[in-house]
Amino acid sequence: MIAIIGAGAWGTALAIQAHRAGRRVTLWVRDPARAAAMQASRCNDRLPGIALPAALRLTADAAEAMAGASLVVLVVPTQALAAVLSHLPPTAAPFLLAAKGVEQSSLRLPDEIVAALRPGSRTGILSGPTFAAEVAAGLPAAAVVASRDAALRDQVPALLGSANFRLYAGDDTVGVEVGGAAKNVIAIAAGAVIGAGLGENARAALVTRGLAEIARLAIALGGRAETVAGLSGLGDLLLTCTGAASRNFSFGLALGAGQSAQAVLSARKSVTEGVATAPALVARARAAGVEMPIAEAVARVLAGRESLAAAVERLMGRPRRAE
Ligand SMILES: NC(=O)C1=CN([C@@H]2O[C@H](COP(=O)(O)OP(=O)(O)OC[C@H]3O[C@@H](n4cnc5c(N)ncnc54)[C@H](O)[C@@H]3O)[C@@H](O)[C@H]2O)C=CC1
Ligand SMILES: O=C(CO)COP(=O)(O)O
Repeated sequence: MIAIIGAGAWGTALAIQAHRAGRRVTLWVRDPARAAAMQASRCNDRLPGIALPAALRLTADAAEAMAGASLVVLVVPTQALAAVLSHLPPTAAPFLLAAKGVEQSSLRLPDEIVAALRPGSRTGILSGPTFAAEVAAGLPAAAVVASRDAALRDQVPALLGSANFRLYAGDDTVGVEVGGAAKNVIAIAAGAVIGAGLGENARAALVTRGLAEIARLAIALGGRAETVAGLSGLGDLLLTCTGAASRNFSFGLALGAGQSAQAVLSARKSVTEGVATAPALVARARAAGVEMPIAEAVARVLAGRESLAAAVERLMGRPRRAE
């Protein structure tokens, strides 16, 4: 049995995918009223038009969700992960982490949060270019499962993969997590560039230089460049910087078109991870001695310390150097 902790768009899509892969699945819904509404309608309003399989169990009781689980998938936003984890019952099951971000209060990546709160637990990361709605609908997608635990990184693809959902195994957890966290920040910048009418050339340059700064941080933290060139890095960066369904890209698009961050966020129910992650990513990079000019520009603009026009001017005016 697989327990999915977090019934947002991605948690629900992963629950549907795990069911498709032949697993028994229980989905934990934080809010009991929401659990009851989902039970009654057998759908989640974050995945319009997608029916929940009849065999998918829903509960607002985390202990019930995790009883007998052989894998616990954590799919709450990064900023909520520590709080959620601290309320989960003890378990011998491994954790699979699906959040993409950096915790603001501690600058930790999701795997580091779990290591601090549940020392000794077996963990893996699931990441890649995977819009929830497409995975829920059964469209083809590929992602990576990274773990330092060789048995776990072989087991998870067998548990969650199916003909439409191809999972690769990897051991570079740092490279995978840095890619997943940082691509959301770069996607905000890409959206802003398009929203402000700066053109496709500008976006292509930004995505490419964004990839370079992601690689610098991944390597500084012990990850590998080839991981950043893979599904969880370049793959997800491409999707998030070009796909209209991306919340980070569409948030940037609205900023570029002149809306305030506050106005866009307050009209949203679902998480835009890059907003909270941007300053944390920049602080983590600084602590590692790594320059991330695009992420820094996003953090400054979001904090109201720089206009978008000034950020673009600053990026274009940086000292030239070899690519
Ligand atoms: N939606 C997508 O296409 C994908 C999302 N992800 C990642 O998965 C994570 C979750 O994203 P979504 O499910 O799309 O977000 P969402 O906004 O649709 O849902 C978030 C879920 O977390 C719960 N939650 C929110 N704040 C909470 C808190 N303070 N305490 C406890 N629970 C809380 C919500 O009730 C909801 O169930 C994010 O890190 C995201 O980057 C990864 C791959 C694809
Ligand atoms: O991580 C994602 C796709 O891989 C989802 O991106 P957004 O959070 O920007 O919608």
